[in-house]
Amino acid sequence: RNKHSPVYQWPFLGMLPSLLLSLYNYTLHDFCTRALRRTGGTFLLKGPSFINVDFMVTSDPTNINYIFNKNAANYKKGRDFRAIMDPLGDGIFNVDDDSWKFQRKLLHSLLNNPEFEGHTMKTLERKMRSNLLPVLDRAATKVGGDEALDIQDVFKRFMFDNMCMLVLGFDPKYLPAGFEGGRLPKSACSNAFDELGEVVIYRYMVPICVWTFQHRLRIGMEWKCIRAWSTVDKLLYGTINMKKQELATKKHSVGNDKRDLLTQVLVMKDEDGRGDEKIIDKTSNNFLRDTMFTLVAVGRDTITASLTWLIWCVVNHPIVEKRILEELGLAIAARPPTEVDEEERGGGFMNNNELNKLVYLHATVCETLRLYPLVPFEHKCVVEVDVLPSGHTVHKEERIVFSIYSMGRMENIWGKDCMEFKPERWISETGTILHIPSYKFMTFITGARTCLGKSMAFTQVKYLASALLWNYKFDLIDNGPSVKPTVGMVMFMKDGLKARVIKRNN
Ligand code: HEM
Repeated sequence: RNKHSPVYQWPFLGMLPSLLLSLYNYTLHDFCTRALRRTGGTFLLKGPSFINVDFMVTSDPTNINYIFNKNAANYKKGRDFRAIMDPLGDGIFNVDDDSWKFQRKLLHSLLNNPEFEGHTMKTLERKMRSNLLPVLDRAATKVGGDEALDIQDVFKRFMFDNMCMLVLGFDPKYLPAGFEGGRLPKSACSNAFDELGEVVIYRYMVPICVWTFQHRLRIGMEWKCIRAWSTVDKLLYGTINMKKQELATKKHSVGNDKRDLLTQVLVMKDEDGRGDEKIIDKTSNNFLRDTMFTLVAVGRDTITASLTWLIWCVVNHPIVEKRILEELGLAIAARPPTEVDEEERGGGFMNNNELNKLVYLHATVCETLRLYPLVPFEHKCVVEVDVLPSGHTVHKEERIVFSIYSMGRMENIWGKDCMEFKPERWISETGTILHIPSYKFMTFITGARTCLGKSMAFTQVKYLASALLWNYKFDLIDNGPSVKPTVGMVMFMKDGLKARVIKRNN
């Protein structure tokens, strides 16, 4: 062991055995956190000496501010990243420069359009009343231990349906409305989204020559990738072609039920005429496939995972749960009786105005995302040799990995109580939400590539959490060390979150 190294280094193999062991045990995030604490926030992870897979790992906010904000032009996603993330095609996550600028502008105008925001909330409410709550109600009527529900799985199904409706304009009904118990139906499509996420992490860990060889031979993880990819393509290209035919044959207008993003993009071409197609043809099947896939996957996974971690954190901190319920109770009591019917009053369904006033719930979402940032790693590739503020030299084409998970557990950022779940740390003395610079609270990234769905995510998570916590109590099962984060693009709970559901009598 090299005494200056944070991790065991083996002859020839470098740190690879420790890395693989932590992957196998689902302890990769804690392994990184320990190593980063030991080294003051930055270290070089050395792979086998015969292949070039070394990368710098950092959680140091001064390095992060420098790389993402001050000298961002020198740090890009890079060629290898594009290859690893191939299933996402040329979607916004995979590209730099002009293509990224074009897509960012387009998605910004789509996602932050007030009409689309209103449509998002209506769709969410409708699906929640018709599908999510009936499934939970049914589980709640079963007394005894047998009817434990994997609520992460239920949320994932719900969000898959919801994102397909918002993005593609149809409901795959993965969470069926009239569910009468037993096993929930399988969905090859939703599973394919999961499998592609696993493939990406596998590719990140093994040398590019190994996985490209496996891909050519169609074996192992790469065979899984090929099958999942083809399932996703069938769904997406099929929907795109159908939508185009529909638009060509009918006189189409963007009415109430046609606010899905796919239709919006197809209709937009005729309206704007700004010649943006010179950079990318917005209506080409490939562009639409890559963009729609990115949005469905991101929306489904991030909202599912935030809601699952939030419920877990809240249920394990009864004082936090009590304060959230008090805040919701006050918001409901403050409604003028004439404005809402009885069902609505008791239902915990908050409107936008009410959601904006739920400071404690907002702080709880922030605190959950600090300790469980759903995108636990971020990546950049160095363009030209540079020296980071921490004094480390980075070389051309070297990879830098940012452990966002570890950042939430650093005393130098959050203080001595960094491991405690304390929503109060987000609230100022005057009762407002404190502003923490994004290069310290990196859950939504900092700089020009900041998440475009941040405001949508906060609204949706607060909306769902308030209705769920107000209406149900979740009695968690196997709530101990078995709760482990997955190692993937998005951090889920490895074995789901099993709970008995109990209806509250508010
Ligand atoms: C709590 C929920 C969410 C979290 C924690 C989150 C986090 C992130 C992160 C870390 C990135 C940077 C990824 C990278 O560059 O590699 C990102 C980018 C992005 N996010 Fe989110 N996200 C969330 C929800 C959403 C939602 C609901 C949408 C929309 C459906 C969305 C749309 C995007 C887009 C389009 C980008 C690309 C921005 C760019 O490259 O310019 N996100 N998000």
